[in-house]
This record gives sequence, C-alpha cells and structure tokens, in this order.
Amino acid sequence: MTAVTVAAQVATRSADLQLSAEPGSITAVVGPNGAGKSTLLQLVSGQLRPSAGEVRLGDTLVAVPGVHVPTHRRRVAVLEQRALLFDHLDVLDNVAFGPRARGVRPAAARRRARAELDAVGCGDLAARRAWEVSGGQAQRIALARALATDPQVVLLDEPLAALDASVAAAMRSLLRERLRAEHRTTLLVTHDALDALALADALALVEDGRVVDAGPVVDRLTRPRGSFVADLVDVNLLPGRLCAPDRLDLPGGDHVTGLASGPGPHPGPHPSPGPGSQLGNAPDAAQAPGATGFACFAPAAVAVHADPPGGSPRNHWAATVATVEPRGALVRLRCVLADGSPVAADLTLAAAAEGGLTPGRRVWLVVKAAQVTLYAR
Ligand SMILES: Nc1ncnc2c1ncn2[C@@H]1O[C@H](COP(=O)(O)OP(=O)(O)OP(=O)(O)O)[C@@H](O)[C@H]1O
Repeated sequence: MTAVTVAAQVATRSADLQLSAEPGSITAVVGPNGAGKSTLLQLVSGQLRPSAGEVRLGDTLVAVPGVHVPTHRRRVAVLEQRALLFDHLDVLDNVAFGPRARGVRPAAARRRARAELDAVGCGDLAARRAWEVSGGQAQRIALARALATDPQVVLLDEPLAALDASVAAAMRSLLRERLRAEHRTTLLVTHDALDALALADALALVEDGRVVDAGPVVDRLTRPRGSFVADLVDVNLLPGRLCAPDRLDLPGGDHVTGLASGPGPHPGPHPSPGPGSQLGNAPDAAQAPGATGFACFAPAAVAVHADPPGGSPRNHWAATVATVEPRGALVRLRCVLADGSPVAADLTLAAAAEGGLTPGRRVWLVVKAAQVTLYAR
C-alpha cells in the first residue's frame, strides 16, 4: 500500500495543492467547479507537471521541477466519466492491454483479464467489441482494465457522473466492493455526498486551488465547516461563537440552542492537507467558550410561522422569505435572518399556501433544540 503526498504548485492554474493520503485509504475530493480537483489528480497521475513543489508515491519522488516520472511508469490507474475503451479491440483485449504493456505474457495477461472481467460481472462480454457494450458496462470494463494493471494508486474522476441513476447505484456498489477488497490508495473526485459517504474513508475539500480542509468523511459530512459541504449534504449551517457547549451566539444577536456534538472516535486512515499546512483536525481545546463554532440542522426541522410563536420555543428567529422553490411534493423556502444568514425550510405545499409565504414576507422560524447540533470549527 502506497501513501500519496502532494505539495505542489501549478502556476498556470493558480493552484497550490497540499494533500497527504494514507496508504490504502480512499479519499473523496470535493469542491466547486474549477476549484482544482482534476488538477490534483493530474499531478498524481503525471498528466500535469508541477511548476514548484513535489509529488510522492510512497517513498518515490515522481515529480519535482526537473524530474518527471511519466504516467505509464507511475503504477497509477485513472478512471474518468467516460470509459474510453479501445474500439479496435475486443473487451478481453481491452482489459489485457495493461498487463501486456507491463510485460506480462499474452496467455497470462488474458487469464488476468478474464478474472478481472468476472469480478466486475462482465465475463460474458469478453468477446464483444468495445463499441458493442452499454455505457454502464463500458464503465465496469474500464474498472476491470484499471485494476488489471495492479496499480498502487487509483484515481477516479467522477466515475459515476455519466451513468443514469440505477446503473450508477450498481456501479457504486461494485466500486465499494472492489476498492475495499483491493486496499489501494484511491482519490475519488465527486460532486455527490452519497458517493463520498458510500465509498470513502476521508474527505478533502478543494477551493480556489487549495485543499482547505481534510479529515474523516463521516465527521466532515455530518459536521460541515463551510457552506460548500453544507450545501452538498443539504443542511443549514450557521456560524457563530460557542458561548456554552449547548449555545451558539450568531453575529446579529440571535442565538441557537442545540446538542453539543464532539469529534468522537474516527478509526481508520484519513488524509491531512499536507505537511506545510496550518489546516487539519481541530484540537479539542477549540471548544473553549467563545470559540468559533457552527449550528447545523436540516431544512425539514424548520417550522415557519407568520406570527411570533407562542410558548417561547428556545430557537425562534425573525426572518424574511427570500425565495420559494418547488421541490417535488414540498416547497423549499429560503429565508434570511437579521444578520443576513441564510436558512432553508422545507414545507408542504399546503402549509406554504395557507401561510401566504411569498418573497419579502416577514416570518418566524422555529427549530427544536434537539434537532440542532453544535460543534467547534
Ligand atoms: N488544460 C488546462 N489548461 C489550463 N487551465 C486549465 C486546464 N484545465 C483546467 N484549467 C484551469 O485550472 C483550474 C482548475 O481546474 P480543474 O479542472 O482542476 O477544476 P475542477 O475542480 O476539477 O473542476 P470541475 O468540477 O469543473 O471539473 C480552473 O481555473 C481551470 O479553468
């Protein structure tokens, strides 16, 4: 098993990317469009040279200005949105191609290819031409082809994005099964929280050409530290100051009562944002009173009242409705608190219509304390 260490800059893309992925770990790489996720993978694969800094696979320095180990000598396998099989070869020879290129004899390469095709459920397609298979089958075959080369590192760049939902679900299960069995260090670029949760041990967030946060995937998805991940998992996130473990003060004077959520044990490997970075897991001392923290709660937990709520529930905030959007059988209300913080609420169509909840309307938002988690940055 091989560690992946990137501490590299790409001047033409304004990227300065630092990441250490532990041997055998699966790291989901998330971030906005154009943030630098593919750039990170290209530095590891060798498709891109750093302008400064270095890339290491295990103990081997594969890129530093002046030294560039080419992709085919890095023992990395890349799987992208589109399978890109060789049309002139049949499916078996597509998969046997990698072992053959590494000097494995033809009969042994074909035996390996057959085993890999069986492992992805495509053994019966071996004799077909590459253009005679469906998109979902092609992606399974591409996975077999990638793993047949015995890569030290697997790079998956949105491997499910081009598949329809049911095919993607089957491919997600297959990836989970194969990657877990193989224990190969994997970087997975995805825009899908479910993929990250289902497949990865760790999450790395890339924004503006930097890895701005990295840590255990369950922690990072259940306790987001910023709006990108909060949007990814579709929760409300209010930043403020933790003045007690169960109370967060918001910048505008409102406060939030909730359940304190500690870091908890997170066994298994996880990445760090690289050796020179100031980022990483927050120490427990950060939970001292006055520390920056967050309140996190689901849009479905927010009740919307036209008048001040009776009984003074602990979390009630004055807000203004900004937008009203249909969401299947529900309506997503986007509201703004006094300090400008956005809060989303999901209501039934009937509740939204009865309340006359249109943009500009002043409302009261109520959330039960038991449905809010509070944690330090
Ligand atoms: N071949 C290229 N030549 C020059 N600049 C590029 C090239 N590819 C990407 N970039 C730029 O580098 C930056 C990072 O792009 P990158 O493709 O790594 O982002 P990303 O996070 O993978 O985005 P997306 O989610 O849209 O795929 C962007 O500003 C992009 O415009």
